Amino acid sequence: MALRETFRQLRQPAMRRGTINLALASFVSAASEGAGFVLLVPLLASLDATTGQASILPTGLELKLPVLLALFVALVALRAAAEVWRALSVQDLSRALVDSLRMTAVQGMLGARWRWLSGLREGEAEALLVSDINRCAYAVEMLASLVRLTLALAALLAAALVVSPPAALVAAAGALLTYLLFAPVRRRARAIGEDLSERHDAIHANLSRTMRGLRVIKSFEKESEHASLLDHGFSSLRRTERAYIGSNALAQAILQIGGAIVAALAIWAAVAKLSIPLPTVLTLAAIFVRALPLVGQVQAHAQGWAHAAPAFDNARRFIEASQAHTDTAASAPAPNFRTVLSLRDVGVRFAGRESALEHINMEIPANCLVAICGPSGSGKSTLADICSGLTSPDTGTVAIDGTCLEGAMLRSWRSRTAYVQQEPVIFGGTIRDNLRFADAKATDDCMWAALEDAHAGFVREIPGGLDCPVGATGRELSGGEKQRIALARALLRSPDLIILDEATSALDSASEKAIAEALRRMTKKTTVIAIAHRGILPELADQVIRLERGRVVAP
Ligand SMILES: Nc1ncnc2c1ncn2[C@@H]1O[C@H](COP(=O)(O)OP(=O)(O)OP(=O)(O)O)[C@@H](O)[C@H]1O
Repeated sequence: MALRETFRQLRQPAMRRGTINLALASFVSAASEGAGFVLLVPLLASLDATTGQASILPTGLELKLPVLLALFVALVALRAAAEVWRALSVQDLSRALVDSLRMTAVQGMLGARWRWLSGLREGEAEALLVSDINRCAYAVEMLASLVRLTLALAALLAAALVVSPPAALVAAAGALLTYLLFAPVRRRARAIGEDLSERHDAIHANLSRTMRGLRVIKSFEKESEHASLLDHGFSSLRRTERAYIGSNALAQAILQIGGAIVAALAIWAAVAKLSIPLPTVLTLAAIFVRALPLVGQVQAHAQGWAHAAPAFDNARRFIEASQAHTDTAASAPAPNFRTVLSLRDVGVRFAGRESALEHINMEIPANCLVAICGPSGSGKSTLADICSGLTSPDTGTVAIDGTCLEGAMLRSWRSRTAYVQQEPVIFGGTIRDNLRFADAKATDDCMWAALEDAHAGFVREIPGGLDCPVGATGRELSGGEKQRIALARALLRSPDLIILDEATSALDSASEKAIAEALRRMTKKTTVIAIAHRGILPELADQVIRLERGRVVAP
């Protein structure tokens, strides 16, 4: 599977040139090495003309020692140049393949439907995009080396066939037997490779969970428990890697011994049974000495490939799954939201779970402030996702002013809504960059107006104002400051519908009240759905919807 997938990737137009370069360089390198060995027989024979060795060169092509030596040097130089070309081609090809795979996975992920994205396991995408795809590069390097080594062995075998066919056949049979005997070791390496993928996934998930929970871990004084949890993951990874290295080293050791026995038998047969002249025997010995480590390397690289190849299957599975859940690409105009957003018998059920929403019937009048309340897990966020067009219901319909929202319309409706979540996302860059995320052409005046409405006047006081770097690369903002900037960003979009998912939970009551009043005023231009357990927003709301176990109940 992985081999087919790799070749499919390498056949892509962007990769074709690199693949051809690599194949040519490997061929030139192997052929020049084989030809160099063939030249050894006349070279050795010309050093000792008394051997009576028959020339292996075509009749009439008797070459003098200086010419033979010059040819020999030229072949070595050609091989060295081909090796440089090959090394660069492998690097170019593996990088190109990794970049292309990673971009396909990223595009698949960004283009996927929210329902699929929200069901991804913690750290799953990061593990794939970082470690698995890097392992794909390693797999390609292993495969390229396997091709080179196999070609080199084939060239040596061809040279041995030219020099002495019977001895070459004995050696080839020995090499084939060795390869077949090692099939179980290759299978084991593959199994260890699959295991390694799972361990990498688990470590990524644990790391990202730990990073997000650092504050809780510290305040609960659970540092050492978390350190041992991570250490457990690292040590099990270490054990798996050790098992892999161990099986590799063992295979190498056995191969070295087996190869030496095969070579000794072939030379013994050449001398004792076939009475082959000395220059030929010496050339055969040189070929075997060169071939012996190559056989070991073929085995090691085949194991390396088997160990890394499962990453290709992981990448393919992820890409196929994301593409199977592609969001609608087209965008058909959604109706204008002038009167009412209505939900009729809406139901949502996540795979393997109880219904998140059931038989939801409700109407959200335009230019109103609507609060959605309910206990945790009652379906509030799912309902917000349905209203914002982020996901579509499994049953029932969502309509704007009587027109059902479906298919390509969902996308354009989504672009007319703004969503502010409880844990706001602040991107790297400046505050201005974060605000322009909503509207690339927003003027400073518009940004300040949105910041004022979001009660984020504090931006005027911080050094640099709108140009203050924030997020991962700049000033660390408090939870409440982030919420206010995220709210200003949503307001800048001038949406038809704003959804606040506990978006004021980190604010003090004075700020929350000011924002609630600003939102109330904004209902002249827009509609606001606020998910809020308590606080001023439900008090100021025109309508309160209460959910329990995925159903609307009396407030
Ligand atoms: N992507 C998902 N995959 C599987 N189940 C999900 C997914 N998203 C939500 N659920 C489940 O659907 C139910 C409703 O979840 P939802 O997040 O809508 O509740 P909520 O009322 O917003 O909860 P909270 O107040 O805790 O945020 C829960 O049982 C939740 O576990």
